[in-house]
Amino acid sequence: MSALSIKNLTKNFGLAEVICGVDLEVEKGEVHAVIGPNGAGKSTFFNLLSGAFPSSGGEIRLNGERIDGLTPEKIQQRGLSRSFQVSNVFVNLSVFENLRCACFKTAGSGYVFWRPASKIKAANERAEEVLEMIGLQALRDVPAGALPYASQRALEIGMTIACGAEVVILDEPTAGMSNTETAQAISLIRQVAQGRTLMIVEHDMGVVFELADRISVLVYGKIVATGTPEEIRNDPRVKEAYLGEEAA
Ligand SMILES: Nc1ncnc2c1ncn2[C@@H]1O[C@H](COP(=O)(O)OP(=O)(O)OP(=O)(O)O)[C@@H](O)[C@H]1O
Repeated sequence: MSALSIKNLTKNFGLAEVICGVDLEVEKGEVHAVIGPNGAGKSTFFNLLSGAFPSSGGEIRLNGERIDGLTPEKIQQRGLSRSFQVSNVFVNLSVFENLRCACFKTAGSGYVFWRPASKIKAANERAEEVLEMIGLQALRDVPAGALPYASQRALEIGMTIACGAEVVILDEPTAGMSNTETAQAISLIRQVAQGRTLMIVEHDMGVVFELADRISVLVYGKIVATGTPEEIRNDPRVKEAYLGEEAA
């Protein structure tokens, strides 16, 4: 069974159809990148998957269960978690506190005042694990707002996986990074991909071709090709989409 199964998905903004009947099967355990020219609908597509936008038609299944129509919180509880292009951390909380907050979302515990001690212990332990994974132990007590940009993005990735999601969506995880920071982010994403299904939107083709098992190309709200990096590199429709963009 696919991790994500998307059938005839559409999204209209008024009269404009921005996602036009997308069909896609994302296999369990793969890193699946979505690429496409500016304005192709990539962010909108991810917003539909995470429930940030309601779809206009079609269906989205996570491990076989319909998730379209659910709230982002419910979708996260079902095991799909999404990071954001724009920073999504609590700037006044420390790195560790941010991770702990994200851990409390596990199993739908949400933000409540009273919690059983066992849940607090489990969240602390999970936050420690994630802190180590994202390599921010030395910055553990620093307010997230005071972190360097690349560390903030690493924290965001940490928060995305802290809740225990099996399917993780990353939106432009290396945007605005230097070459060294990008290399570190790639290595973190590889680690995050272990035992999970990952979808990424990324403009940096170097990152896409290095990380992705398969790539889908979205053009004007339609997937024009899905395949391995090699297949996509040689696909005439893809060349046309990008050459068309350059010529414009
Ligand atoms: N909330 C909205 N209301 C109306 N139109 C929208 C809205 N969000 C996106 N659009 C339109 O949908 C189209 C696709 O936008 P989207 O941001 O999904 O593309 P994208 O592929 O992510 O672009 P980029 O690569 O530049 O981030 C654009 O024409 C955009 O103007």
